[in-house]
Order: sequence, then structure tokens, then C-alpha cells
Amino acid sequence: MSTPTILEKIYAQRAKDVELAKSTPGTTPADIAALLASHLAPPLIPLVSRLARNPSTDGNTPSPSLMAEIKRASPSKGPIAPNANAAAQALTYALAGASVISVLTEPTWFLGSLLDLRLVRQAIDTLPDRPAVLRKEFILDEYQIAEARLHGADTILLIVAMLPVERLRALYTYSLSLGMEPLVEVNNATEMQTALDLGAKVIGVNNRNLHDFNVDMSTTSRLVDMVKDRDVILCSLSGISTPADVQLYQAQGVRAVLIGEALMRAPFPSTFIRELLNWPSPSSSSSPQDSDEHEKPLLMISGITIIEEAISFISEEGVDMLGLVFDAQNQNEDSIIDEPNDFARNLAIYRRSDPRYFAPRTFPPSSDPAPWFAAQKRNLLATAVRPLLVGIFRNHTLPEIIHTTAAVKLDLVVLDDSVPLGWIKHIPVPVIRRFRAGTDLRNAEIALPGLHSFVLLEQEKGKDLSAVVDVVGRGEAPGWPMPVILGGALTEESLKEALGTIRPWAVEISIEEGVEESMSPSEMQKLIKVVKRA
Ligand SMILES: O=P(O)(O)OC[C@@H](O)[C@@H](O)c1c[nH]c2ccccc12
Repeated sequence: MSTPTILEKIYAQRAKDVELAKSTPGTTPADIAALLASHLAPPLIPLVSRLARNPSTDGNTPSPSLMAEIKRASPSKGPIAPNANAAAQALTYALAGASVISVLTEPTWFLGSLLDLRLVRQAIDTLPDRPAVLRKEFILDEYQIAEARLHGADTILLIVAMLPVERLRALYTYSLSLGMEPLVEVNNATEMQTALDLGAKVIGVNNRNLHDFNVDMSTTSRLVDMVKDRDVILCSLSGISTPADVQLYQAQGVRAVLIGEALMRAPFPSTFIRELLNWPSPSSSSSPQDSDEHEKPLLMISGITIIEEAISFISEEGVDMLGLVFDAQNQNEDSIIDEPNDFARNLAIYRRSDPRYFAPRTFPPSSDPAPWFAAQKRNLLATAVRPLLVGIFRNHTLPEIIHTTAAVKLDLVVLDDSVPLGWIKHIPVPVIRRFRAGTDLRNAEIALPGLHSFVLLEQEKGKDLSAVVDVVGRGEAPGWPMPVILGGALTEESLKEALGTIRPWAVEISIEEGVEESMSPSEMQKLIKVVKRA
């Protein structure tokens, strides 16, 4: 008997691993099926349409899409980046414009795991147009496909060289039954024909022969003619590391490239990706570096409790956000909370008559990749509605908040840090969470994506800005400072300083009387001037 090739060795080990997992209580096939039936698999995105989009597809010269791989080690190269943080690496790939994140989950030779897969999915889950997640694995059993789906994959790899045709067909069909169009990998013309006969929509040509590890970059080029005029997305896999590699494949009609090692070794993966694929720099409306430079912060006037005051402010020029206080324990005759219908009626009349609501947008909302909070801010800034009505709730129950939000037609709701996090998903408008900057903010879930849309940091009297500087500097993702609304006890000096360092996208000035942070009308006017001149 000849010595087994590396592919055969991995196959044998993986077959054992699968048998062990299947016989372990808690992860039996019946367990996985029950978990899927309990809706515990996160929602899928379709591979084919996601592969059709990348940062260059809006322009005239679309380039191939990127399938970016998380690969700590490989049997041919040994350790590549053994200490890589899969989640952070995936987020970097996603923000650089990858259409697919490929996650090696094989533990023995590639140092991957299902935990990596799950963490990658979690790390990119709140992006507006997240990449698809590929379980890169030696799949020989339906069990691994169910597992992939449960742990957040959108697609799986099927290696033609590793499977008898009948097995391949069964696994392909099973994957489709879970909603996942697989990436089918081939290495020569015979395997390509098998993939085409299968009806595969996404076929990857591996330039690396998995039996002997030889990399031949012309493997892809030799097979492109077989998919011409077919409804197939052709991808090239392995050994790709230069713009010339990509350009050659692009000219031959290759629609996606899968890259592992070169990305894992790149000191600056986003720059590397942009150069490799010749993608444009992110447009200025979403780039964290240059966008905020000339952006004036929005002015939020808050602390309004009575109808007349609110209405007079709504028609006043230059107020971008109006904070209406709804206090369940402190009501008076004209309070908005007592007469929400009066207020809503007046508001509707006003909004119908104000041309600002119908003004064309000055810029379309960008679709460049951005993390959660940057995207929320970008989308809000792109709306023409001004002033935005913000409800500040005190001592209310969730149903009361929901009712008032609808009755008054609020655009946003402010919730205190102490309110249960679970409420946020039940409130029908974006939520601003308020944190007091005088307290220890390190453990507060300020930059946790996916729940609240905005963060209001309230400065406390006599404290310096360091707590806020910290939050902004830690950022929401590498290279993306945390966008904040700055409020609370501000002085002319501290506000000027903050506009230069923290660069809040909005400043809240409270006119509420009798609270700790209240200030004189002249102080308030000074602050407003500082914001307007910024
Ligand atoms: O690191 P590279 O040379 O960019 O290659 C990535 C990818 O193609 C490779 O990891 C791969 C292709 N097919 C596979 C099958 C199993 C494991 C790994 C692979």
C-alpha cells in the first residue's frame, strides 16, 4: 500500500473527529437537529448575490470579489499566524470590503475551531452588509454541514478530490436543503466537469494540489474556458499574493479570489487588500479619518417639558435635535406627556409646511463598509428631518415608552444606562443610551454593537474630559473611533477642547431648570455659539 497523501491523512483524522462529536452527549446528530429546529442558527445570507458585490462594483471597472481567509497554520507552511485573533481579523477583512470570510475550522493542521467560526460570525454580525461566512473544512458528513449552519456559517466547502461522486452529490443537496449554496473546489478538468454536472453555482479552482501541495497558478487559467457562458461564479484559490496575480485572473473572467496566507502575514491587511484588488479608498462620507474633519456637530437642545416651548423650538433655525422630557413622576398641565395628541397634531402641521422635510438629500447614504455605530451615525446624518424629536424618558415602563413614541412621533429615544438592555429591541425607533462620564466607564457596555444606536456621554461638573477621551479612543473597531454625543456639564472652555479632541457628532445642551447641570441662559447662548462656529 502506498503512503497516504496529506489529504488522505486529514480525511482519516476528520472521520474520527466526526464520529467522536456525534457520539458525545450534547452534540449528537439529534441534538444538532433539535437546536436547528429551535431557531438557534443565526440567519443566513445568500452566497451568490453577496459574492456579486464588492467595493468596486459600483464603478465602471469592477474587480474580483475577495474571499478572505482566517488561517493560523497549514500542513504545507506550518505556523503562519498562530496567535491570530479570528474575530478581530475577520472584522478587519469585512471593513476592508471582503465579500466572504473563510474560516478554517480544522484543529490539527490548521489550528482552527468551531469557536473561531462562531466568533467570526458574531464579530461581523452587526455590519450593514456583512460578508458571508464560509466554513473551510474537510467535509465528509452531513453532520459537519448541520454544525456549520448552527455555528453561523452561510456556506461550506466541498472538495471534489476528497469525495466519491455519490457522497459529493448527497452533501451538496443537503447543504442546499439548509439554504447554503456550497463552494465546490476543483483542481483539474475532470473535477471541474464533476462540479458542473452537480449544478454548482460557485466553483473554486484550487491552484494547490491537496495531495502533493504543489502550487501552480495556471491551474485556474487552464479551466476558465469550461465555465464560459455558464451561470457559475468562478473563483481562484491559493497562492495569490500580488496585484498582478489578481489582474491576470480578472482578465480571464475570474469573479472572486480566495486568499489566506498573504492576508494573515500582511502588517496592514486593509491597505494590502485595497492595493491587491485595486479598490478605491473609502468615500469621505464614511472614512473615519477624513469625514469628521469638516463635519459640524449637530446641536441638540434638551430639557423641554411643555408643549409651547417645544413648538417654538421646532420652528427655530439651527436646532438639529430637540430633547423632550417625559417624566412619569413630575407632570404639569401643559406637559407633553399629558397632551401627546395636541403636540403630535401641531407637529404634523408643522412638518407638512416645512420645506426642509422635502429637501433632496445632499448626498446619498453611502454603502461603504462601516461598523455599527459609524453606520448608525452616517444614516442619521443622511436624513433631512430636522429637528429630530428625541424623547427622554424618566421612570416609565416599556409599554409607556412605546406608546408615547408612537403618539408623539418621536424620531429617537434616550434611555438611561440603568434601563434593561432587553428593552432596546422593543422600542420602534433608534435608541440613544446615556452614560455618566464621571463614573467608571470601562466596564459599561458603551461600544457593544447591535442594540443602542447612539451613545450620549454626560460630563459631570468639575470632571475633566479624560473618561470621554478614553471611550472615543478605544473606538468601536480598529481604526474607527467611537462616535458620541457629548452632553452634561460643559463650559465654553471644555466644549472647545472637546470639539478638537473628542469630535462629538452632536452636542447636547440642556435648558432644563432645577437639575444639577442647569445653566444660565447667557451661558447656554455661549455654548450654542461654540457649536455653531465649529
Ligand atoms: O493561503 P493561500 O495560499 O492564500 O490559500 C488559501 C486557500 O486557498 C487554502 O487555504 C485552501 C484551499 N482549499 C483548501 C481546502 C482545505 C484547507 C485549505 C484550503
